[in-house]
Amino acid sequence: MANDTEGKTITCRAAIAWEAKKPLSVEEVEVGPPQKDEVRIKILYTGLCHTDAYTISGDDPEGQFPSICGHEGGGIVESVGEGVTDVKVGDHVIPLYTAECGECKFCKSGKTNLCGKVRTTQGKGVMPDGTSRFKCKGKEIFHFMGCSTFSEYTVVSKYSVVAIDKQANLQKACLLGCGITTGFGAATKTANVQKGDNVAVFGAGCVGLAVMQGCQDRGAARIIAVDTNSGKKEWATKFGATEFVNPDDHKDPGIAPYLVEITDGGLDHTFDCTGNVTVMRSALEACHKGWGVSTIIGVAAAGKEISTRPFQLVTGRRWQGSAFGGVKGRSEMGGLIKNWLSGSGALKVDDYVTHTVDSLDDLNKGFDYMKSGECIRCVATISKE
Ligand SMILES: NC(=O)C1=CN([C@@H]2O[C@H](COP(=O)(O)OP(=O)(O)OC[C@H]3O[C@@H](n4cnc5c(N)ncnc54)[C@H](OP(=O)(O)O)[C@@H]3O)[C@@H](O)[C@H]2O)C=CC1
Ligand SMILES: N[C@@H](CCC(=O)N[C@@H](CSC=O)C(=O)NCC(=O)O)C(=O)O
Ligand SMILES: [Zn+2]
Ligand SMILES: [Zn+2]
Repeated sequence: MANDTEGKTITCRAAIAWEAKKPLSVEEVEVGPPQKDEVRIKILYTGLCHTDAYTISGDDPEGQFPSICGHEGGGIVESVGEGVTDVKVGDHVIPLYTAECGECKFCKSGKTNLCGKVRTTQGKGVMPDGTSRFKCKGKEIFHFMGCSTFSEYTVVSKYSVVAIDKQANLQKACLLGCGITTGFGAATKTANVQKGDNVAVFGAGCVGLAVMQGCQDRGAARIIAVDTNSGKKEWATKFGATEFVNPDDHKDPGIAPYLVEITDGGLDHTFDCTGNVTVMRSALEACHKGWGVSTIIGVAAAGKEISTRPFQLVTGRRWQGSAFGGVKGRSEMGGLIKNWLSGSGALKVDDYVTHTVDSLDDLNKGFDYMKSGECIRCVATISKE
């Protein structure tokens, strides 16, 4: 059924990042109606991801200000523009920062989940027609990662949203919009971990834990969690790690040689889930000679570069990266939701939520939780259904 707001500008609340390094500020914003091929969503919940913090900190070369951040959301379709057929008013949806158009060179390649349709404008903080749907105090506000979930209402491209089963609790399901899908997919799709593989996961936050869950699902033999925060040992064990190593306990000769020694020559797969380029090097060098593959997931700050001796690659170790776990959001999210809801699958989405905040006004508190070292994911309530 149509909403009486259809076709009209909605005035609502959103948390705006006016400039880098400043706390978010909750303001009244105007959200324009969805244009052709666009969808307007009432956001109910959003997870807080380190990538939001990274952009707000000013470290993201693509960061635009003022903008409405947030990209790990769950909500309900309020209205759709002309040409939208895959989602309808009332559908429960997850916005997707990795779009899927199904028609572009990338989508048709069968080699990647990256889609070329809206990525250029997305990186500039605008909709595919080059304009913004957000205004505050008469000023245009930029979109973020094609999602902008720190707002009661947002507008996204029809290629950047997927409808999900209404049985899925949106307060948890929102985490499939980034962290969980990214880690689980990196293990099961990008790296395609096989039964009996030995793996090491550097960083046991939400992303790393989801990698461990994916590796466990695949029947990996040893799953070694590597984290400087020993408080993560219990979490890692719960999510499938068979061992926990604190790299600070192995400074001499270093974490990579230590892992090579205890695994008879190195790991079949390693994953960087820290965003730290020194860790990325250790993860590569902990791989087994001849075949070990290291997957970079962490996002490093502007200006940071990775390095290793080329000999590490010459002798058969491989470096690769993974965005959104290699998952095609519109065609593959349904499978992840089924895995979770079946109860018998490997995905345990509920277990990642350690902290909640009850309103947009508390998003800054949510970021404090995130940085406390005790938080796996904080989910914020953005509006009531
Ligand atoms: N490629 C993609 O598609 C995506 C990438 N990301 C990126 O993935 C990364 C991980 O995200 P998330 O899990 O949410 O982050 P978290 O900060 O929750 O997890 C990182 C973990 O690594 C630990 N850590 C920090 N430094 C080191 C170190 N030197 N060696 C080992 N462990 C260390 C942290 O400890 P402590 O508790 O002390 O901080 C923490 O436990 C981020 O960079 C994020 O931006 C996120 C989503 C998607
Ligand atoms: N804008 C940054 C890079 C940020 C980045 O790497 N984003 C990840 C997702 S992180 C989610 O929390 C990603 O999927 N990248 C692929 C993409 O197309 O953006 C920079 O410019 O460094
Ligand atoms: Zn994210
Ligand atoms: Zn595409």
